[in-house]
Amino acid sequence: MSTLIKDAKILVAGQLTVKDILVKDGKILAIGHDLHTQYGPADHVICADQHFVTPGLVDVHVHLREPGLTDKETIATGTMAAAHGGFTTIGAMPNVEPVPDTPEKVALMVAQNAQKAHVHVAQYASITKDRTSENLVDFDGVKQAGAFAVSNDGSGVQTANTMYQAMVAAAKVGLPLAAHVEDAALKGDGVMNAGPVAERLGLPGISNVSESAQLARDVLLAQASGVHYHVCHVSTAESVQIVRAAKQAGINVTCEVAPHHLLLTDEDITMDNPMLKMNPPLRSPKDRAALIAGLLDGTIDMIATDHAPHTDAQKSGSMKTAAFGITGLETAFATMYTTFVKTRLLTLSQLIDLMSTKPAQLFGLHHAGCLEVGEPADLAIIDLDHAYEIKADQMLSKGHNSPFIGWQVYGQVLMTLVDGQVVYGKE
Ligand SMILES: NC(=O)N[C@@H](CC(=O)O)C(=O)O
Ligand SMILES: [Zn+2]
Ligand SMILES: [Zn+2]
Repeated sequence: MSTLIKDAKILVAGQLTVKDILVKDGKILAIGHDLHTQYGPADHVICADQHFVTPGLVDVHVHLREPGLTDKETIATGTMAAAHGGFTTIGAMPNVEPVPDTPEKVALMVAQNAQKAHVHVAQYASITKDRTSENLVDFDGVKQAGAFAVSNDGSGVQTANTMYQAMVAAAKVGLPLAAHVEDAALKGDGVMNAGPVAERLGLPGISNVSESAQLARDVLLAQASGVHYHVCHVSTAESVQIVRAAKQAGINVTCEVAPHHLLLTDEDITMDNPMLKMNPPLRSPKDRAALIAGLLDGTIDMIATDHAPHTDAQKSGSMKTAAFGITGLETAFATMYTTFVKTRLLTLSQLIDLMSTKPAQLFGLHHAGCLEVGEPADLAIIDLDHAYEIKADQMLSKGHNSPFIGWQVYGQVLMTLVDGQVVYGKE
């Protein structure tokens, strides 16, 4: 089976050029012009109409909610949402029920992902049994069972000794350790960023140090252990500064930032609104500026959505009781493209590096994040020219908990292919 994607605008050495892409048996066979003269006619033709064709986007931070929490999302709906957002590879976080904390449970999830997912899913195992702060998981075993990294996302590892032992063990088997850094006691019962806005609204605050103090601890432990230490969803100016200093010191640290922390601040919270509740919370404009600076100087390695779907009931009422988290897969590219590339803060090539190439490379997701001859035909066709409105009824995720509903943006995904098969196509 062969498919010709005609008139695809692709990035070649940072420049957009129009070429044809020939796909055969799921892989890219050739990129160029007049490919039929050499390869004959293709079985199918997709006309890209000079729209942008990107290597499939890669998101290392997604909550699929299956098993156990399928009222929020399933492998099927979460990966359809991924395809709708132009993502062809995602990392699935382990805060599900049961937690993948044994080789057997990881193997089961890997098998379920392969059976039900519409895009490639890389599976996280947890760091500790049941994501508590003690009893390490068998890292060698979960790696053999197919885990690509370990994380306790949703909670911080509260004890330094457990974190240090985990890092030593993860380093030994070559698994990246992705940390949700949060001191539970410092966070307390906070629901939004601590500061003047929280005070005005009478809502309990979450201080910057609840994130950065544990991060500072972890960087020293990472240095001592030699692990590949990855920081999830950095949100504060202090975190950016700690990661910057760690990199300068040669410590093997990478980090991600979520689109919402680059696009919004606590000043966007004008009333008690659960749609703007997530962990870590929207921070101050000063923190946002530091995140953008970190993105531009390379301190921040990648963008990851932290797609966290919840039911409508779980996201209604007061921020005091609603669940933490917002969806992100279906809005990430367009919101980032509109706010950062249209305004020339980032080039398109830099955005694709941050949303595809670098996460794939840094997490060893081979064959993801590239559009090259011989590699799988994982790609998305994206309209960069026409504005559209983000609408709840167009989301394929079960979760509709997005603060970006109603935004006018550019960068609509028209079609997504995984292994040469169309997994999403706009009507
Ligand atoms: N980010 C969130 O606010 N929530 C995430 C957990 C997490 O990423 O820490 C969730 O699983 O809902
Ligand atoms: Zn987290
Ligand atoms: Zn998360």
